[in-house]
Amino acid sequence: MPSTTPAPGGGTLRRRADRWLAAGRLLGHADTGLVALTVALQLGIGLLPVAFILATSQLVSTIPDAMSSPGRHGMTGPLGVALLLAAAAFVLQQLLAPFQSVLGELVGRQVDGGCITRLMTCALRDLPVAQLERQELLDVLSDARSGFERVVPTPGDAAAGTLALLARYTQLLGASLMVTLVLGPLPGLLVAATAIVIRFGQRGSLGRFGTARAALAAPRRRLSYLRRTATSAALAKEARVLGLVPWLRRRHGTEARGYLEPLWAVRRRLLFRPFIALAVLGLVGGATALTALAEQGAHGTLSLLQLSAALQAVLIPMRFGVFFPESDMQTLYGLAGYDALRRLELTAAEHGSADSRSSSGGTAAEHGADDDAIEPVGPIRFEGVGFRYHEHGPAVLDGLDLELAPGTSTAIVGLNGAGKTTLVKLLVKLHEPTSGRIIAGGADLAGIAPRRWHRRIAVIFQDFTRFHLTAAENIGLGRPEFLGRRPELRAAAERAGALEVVDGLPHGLDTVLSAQYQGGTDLSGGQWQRIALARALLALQSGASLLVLDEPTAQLDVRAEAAFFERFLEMTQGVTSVIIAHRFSSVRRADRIVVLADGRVAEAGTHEQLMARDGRYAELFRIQAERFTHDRTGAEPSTGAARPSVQGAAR
Ligand SMILES: Nc1ncnc2c1ncn2[C@@H]1O[C@H](COP(=O)(O)OP(=O)(O)OP(=O)(O)O)[C@@H](O)[C@H]1O
Repeated sequence: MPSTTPAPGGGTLRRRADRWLAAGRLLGHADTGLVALTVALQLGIGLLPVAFILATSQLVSTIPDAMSSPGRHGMTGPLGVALLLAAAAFVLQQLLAPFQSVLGELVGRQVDGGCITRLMTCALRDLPVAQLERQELLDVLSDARSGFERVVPTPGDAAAGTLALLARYTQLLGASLMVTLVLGPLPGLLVAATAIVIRFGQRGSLGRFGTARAALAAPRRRLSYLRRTATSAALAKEARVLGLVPWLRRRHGTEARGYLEPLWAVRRRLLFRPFIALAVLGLVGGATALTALAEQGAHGTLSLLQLSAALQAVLIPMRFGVFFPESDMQTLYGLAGYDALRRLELTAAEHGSADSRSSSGGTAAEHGADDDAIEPVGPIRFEGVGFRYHEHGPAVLDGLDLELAPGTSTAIVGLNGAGKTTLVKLLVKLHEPTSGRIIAGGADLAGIAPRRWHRRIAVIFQDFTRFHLTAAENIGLGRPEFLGRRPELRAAAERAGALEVVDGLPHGLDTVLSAQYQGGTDLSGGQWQRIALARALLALQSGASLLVLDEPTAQLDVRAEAAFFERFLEMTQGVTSVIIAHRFSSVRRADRIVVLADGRVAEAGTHEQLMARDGRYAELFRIQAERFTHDRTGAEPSTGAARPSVQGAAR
């Protein structure tokens, strides 16, 4: 995918202009008054060294006069005035310097805040899930995310660093003017050109280095994954038991070499040799200007003031050969995060849903504004639905026909990999069918805006999010509008069988569900599942009418699972529900059981009908039942005990 924002510090004029434009766009996230103040400050900081040179040169030029007639030149004379001006310029520079970094930081934080909001909106709303499953885009997302972690410079730092360049260029302009006034336009032009060529050359190399670094996103992501995993508490248990440390150390070495060796090679090629050439160029330009100065000085055509001013002024452009600490790293690496953000936003705009386009147009009614009444889902029909994750990948669903009648419960069963979760992803509109269509309430689901559809659904995914937030928030996020309504939260917890869990927590609903925080506590897998169920039930309480549960009981023990389904069927009366389950016995009371195989519905009916049919369902059901009986007599029944036997039997 082509990069939208140029790699930071690109070598050509266009790329350079684009970089300034990108910084300008970023500054749109900061307060206008603050940006104006920062610009004024940078201009001031740029002009003060020039004023200092002029004042010190004036000072130097009055010295011979003062020495020839001592006593005549008090502090009120030209010497005193020059000294005062030089001191004022110097002190002002010192006073303003801290404000440069403070204002820069403020601008940077505001810019980053705006960009992070954009990144969240893009990643969590606008980008289709299918795009987020592409390796290339995951790299970009990882770059965008780490671009804001403030470990490396952020886009905000890049914007502030660009403003800081104003001070440098103001200085250069002042110095070149001074050389022009003293030595003439040619030397003035020469020092300005030398400074700009050195600067462009150096930034060009840095920019190409930035591009080369960006191209190493995949090995960088592997390395940072390994570092994160190898230092995370989550791995601590398994790493000890399995003795993983030596392997991790070797693997880390391999991954680090895979990333760093090409990076170092690029660094040597792009940074070392060009820097030597540019340093020589700077030396030649400076030496030429100094020679012109010496010649004119020798001919006696320059006053002491001119000589002093020009001498100091020549040195300023020569400093353009050094790294600018206040802007170079910031603009080099900071814009990489912005580049990644722009790529994500463009992908979202290209492949995105009506929701993402709603940010640029469309009415609230079209997109289902959050305060609209939530419509019932109505009957849902899968008509010849086919789906592939990748264009040339296998068909996971292939001509699937299925009807979900309003107010009924449907259990989806099938072997691992049969496509149950995929069916759910299509139903909740995280993916679009590759062929066929899904009709909901008489309308094609493809034409319904995702946000409008999602508000009608309560869902628990297999890998639901365990937020490191309070129990109240973990439940309340099922419907963010209900976050503060504790009676509703408790009611949802009660219906999900999670009230006991909540009341057993040290601070009840206010306990953070993570031991990584003070006063926080971890929950077991089964307890987490109840909290997630409460989250889904809260959505039901507030108007959703389709409940989708992907393996809601995988981590509950057999007794808890049986109790869960008893309660579940009672509380979801009148609700259209879809449950994926591995233990067949637990869903036998569902209104309809659907067996998925070979990408389509192999059998469907009530438990009794399917048993009477004596087909695949009956076979798998009996195997599980036998295994369960065996477990009960031979040992304690274990969670998911039935699953391996089903797979074993079927393969
Ligand atoms: N994001 C993805 N990209 C590519 N293939 C995928 C993706 N997700 C699932 N698949 C493939 O699609 C097939 C169906 O997967 P799915 O998760 O829908 O099955 P399932 O019936 O829910 O399985 P399980 O019982 O193990 O949860 C599998 O072959 C799986 O490898």
